[in-house]
Amino acid sequence: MTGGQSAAVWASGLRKRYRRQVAVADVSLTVARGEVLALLGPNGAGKTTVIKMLLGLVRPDAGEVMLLGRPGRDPRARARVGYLPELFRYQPWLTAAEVLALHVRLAGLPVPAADRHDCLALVGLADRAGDRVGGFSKGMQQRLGLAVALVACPDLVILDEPTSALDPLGRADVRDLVLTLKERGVAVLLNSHLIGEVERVCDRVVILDRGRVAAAGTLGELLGQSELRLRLEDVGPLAHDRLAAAGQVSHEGDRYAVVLPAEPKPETVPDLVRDLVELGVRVHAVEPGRITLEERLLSILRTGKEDGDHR
Ligand SMILES: Nc1ncnc2c1ncn2[C@@H]1O[C@H](COP(=O)(O)OP(=O)(O)OP(=O)(O)O)[C@@H](O)[C@H]1O
Repeated sequence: MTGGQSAAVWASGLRKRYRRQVAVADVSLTVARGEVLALLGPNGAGKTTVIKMLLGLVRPDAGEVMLLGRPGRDPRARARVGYLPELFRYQPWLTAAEVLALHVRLAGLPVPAADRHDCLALVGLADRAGDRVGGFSKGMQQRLGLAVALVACPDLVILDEPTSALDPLGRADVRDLVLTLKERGVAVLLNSHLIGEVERVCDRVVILDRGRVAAAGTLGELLGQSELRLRLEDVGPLAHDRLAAAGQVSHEGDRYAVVLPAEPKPETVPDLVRDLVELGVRVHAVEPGRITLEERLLSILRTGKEDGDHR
């Protein structure tokens, strides 16, 4: 077995058609153990269908899935996977604690009551454990869904739009939660339209468009070079040379931009600022700028559209 196939997720050549509608034309992807991978793409790109095929909830027309080094349909693999579906609904007559207990029982997993309570606390529902889910707001139900996905300490968590119902604080909580999972070595596959949040937590991105992988890579690979924006006064020839030594320089009046390599060394910017000050430059502002993931996503999707729709 290759290293790829023992990854958290290894999927090759996935296809799915609904009558005349091709939902997924050809998708291969890998999520390494402990990696956070984001699935991005416009509405209808096939993200949820890919996720459902990974989980065996939709039968692919073609393709192969391995989860945690086992065939995707192997119950031993599925037992180690946590899933938050895009459309979640829990039994309104049960309390939050009962919903968790039910899922643990259905999965046949021995999770003690104290651990289940810790899990509710992790998603901010500790004080609502005894309340009926029917009285929960949508955001609280989504938090409960996260608890259901996490309760059995999975090695892989698949979250389909985990913050769609959450307020800004809730979104920040989920961001922290994903980072906590990553620290614990849990692999996370995240489908979200909230690109700013994706950018903060993910290691790698796969962009789907019309059922195919339009681009994939680390943020560094996808976003390329970074840019340093400065507002400077009294820039003499020596200072200009110093800026040019850091990267390609352009300026308009007192506003300068220096194109830095994709992953600049940590000392690059402080050293530059120190040298500029020593050369008599007055430094008013220094801000790192970089093309955002959103800008990159839009440019990839627009280029794809220009290439024509061949379906
Ligand atoms: N059960 C189904 N029956 C028929 N068509 C379907 C079904 N599920 C998905 N599709 C179609 O497959 C395509 C991909 O849908 P999918 O839900 O995977 O997209 P998505 O990228 O998750 O979209 P969104 O961001 O809007 O959630 C769409 O054209 C959709 O209409």
